[in-house]
Formats: sequence, structure tokens, C-alpha cells
Amino acid sequence: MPDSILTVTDIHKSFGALKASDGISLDLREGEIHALIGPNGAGKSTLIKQIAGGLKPDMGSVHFEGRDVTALSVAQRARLGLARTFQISALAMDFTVLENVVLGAVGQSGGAFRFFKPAMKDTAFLARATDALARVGLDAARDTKTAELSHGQRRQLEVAVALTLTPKAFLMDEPMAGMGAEGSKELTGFLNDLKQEAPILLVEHDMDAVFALADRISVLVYGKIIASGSVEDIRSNPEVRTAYLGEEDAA
Ligand SMILES: Nc1ncnc2c1ncn2[C@@H]1O[C@H](COP(=O)(O)OP(=O)(O)OP(=O)(O)O)[C@@H](O)[C@H]1O
Repeated sequence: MPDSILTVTDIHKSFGALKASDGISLDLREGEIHALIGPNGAGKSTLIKQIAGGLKPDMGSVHFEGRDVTALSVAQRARLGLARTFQISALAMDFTVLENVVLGAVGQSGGAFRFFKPAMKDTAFLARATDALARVGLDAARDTKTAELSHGQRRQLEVAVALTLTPKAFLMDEPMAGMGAEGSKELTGFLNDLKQEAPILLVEHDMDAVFALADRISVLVYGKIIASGSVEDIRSNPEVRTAYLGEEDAA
């Protein structure tokens, strides 16, 4: 079995009486896409925030590459190679594609906006940014205004930001949201390649995408993981069908 790069152990988080994370443990292994699914309000975003560092768990730990990162900030975790993409994010629409990669990479690693101009002159950094754009297929658009990109291209641009920081693992929150069928298909192929570079913990509502992409699926309901396994395990699990997939079948 491949090594785990990310391990979440017995995470608890309550908002008042509501247990949004009720003893969650999971891991992310090299080379895989591990999808986290569950109904609205199950606690997926709350978990991702605790893994990324934006929200402090009441109890439990997050280890990244064997190191306890539970007390580290988002920027500190990003610098270690834990990349979060597709949060409602901050692409500057009036900036060019390349400027956004630089801006995003500086910002995610905890740099202030005043580091933006120096970074635009840093040839090594620019080479990494340009390389990242080539990797996501946006090199021809590097001088295009970001506002002119399609929805799917903006998603790819966000991945380019993360790639510039040479990530060791990705946390992705609903990358397929708002994409048409064609865009989803393209992004599915892209993520399938990307996981070879760094494994992906993927929160996604699009079940077709999850079933096409995931190596493993964990199902979260009311803050607890009720099942974890391969696509086939999850598809055929009666508890999952009742708690979650039943909704889809009925639709
Ligand atoms: N900051 C907060 N304060 C109070 N309650 C919160 C807070 N953040 C989340 N919650 C609650 O915690 C529960 C889990 O929310 P969360 O957003 O993690 O679910 P989710 O699985 O990501 O849902 P969705 O699929 O709709 O995005 C919900 O009942 C939500 O209302």
C-alpha cells in the first residue's frame, strides 16, 4: 500500500451544540484521488478547512509528511506543500493570467501584496509560474486578461497557482461546480493526470466525476465517516445508498 502523505486523526469540531466533525479520521496516499462525499451540511467544508489550517479543531490532529501540522497556519501548511484550490477564490479579473499565477503564489505562501512587483521581476519564480501555466495548458494565454478566460480555464489557472508552489498534496473543494458537461470532462482528465504529481483530497458533488475519478471514496454524514472504500464498495454499500445515494437515484 502506498504511503500516506496526509493523516487526519480523530478530528472533532462543534459549533454550539452542532457536531460538524464528530471524530473523523482519514488519510491521503501517494498517487490517489480520495473523494469525500456527503449530503449538504455533512461537514465536508468544515473538515477541509481544518486540514488546510483555516479552522482549528477542538480535538484531533493533522499530520503532513509525518509532521504534526495541527497548530500551523494556512500559509505555513502551503509552504510545506499542502495546496488548497478552488475555494471561492481570489482571481483578479483585470490582471493577466501570468500576473494571477504570481499574485496567487505569493499570497498562498503568506507573502504580502507588496511582494507582487518584486516577484514579477524574479526570473526563477517567473520560470516556475510559466512552467506551471504550460502544465495546465494555459501557456498561450499567459498575457490574456483573466476576465476573458472560460470557467474551466479559471479552474486550470487556480491549479497553476498551486503548481507554482510545488505542492505535495492538493485539497480541492468542488472543482466541478459551475462547469458544463464538456468542461467537467476536460477537468476530469486533467485531475487524473495531476494526481500522479500530487495526490488529491477531493470534495465533489458531481457523482459522475467522483465515480470516474476516485481511487477511494469516504462518505461523511452528520460529521462522521459512515463508509470508506473503492468506488464499487461505496456504490454497493446499502447504508450509503440510504443515507446519500438514494437521493441521487430518486432524482
Ligand atoms: N462557522 C460556523 N458556525 C456555525 N455553524 C457552522 C459554521 N460552519 C459550518 N457550520 C455548520 O456545520 C455544518 C457542516 O457544514 P459544512 O459547510 O462543513 O458542510 P458541507 O458538507 O460542506 O455542506 P455543503 O455540501 O452544503 O457545502 C452545517 O450544519 C453548517 O451549518
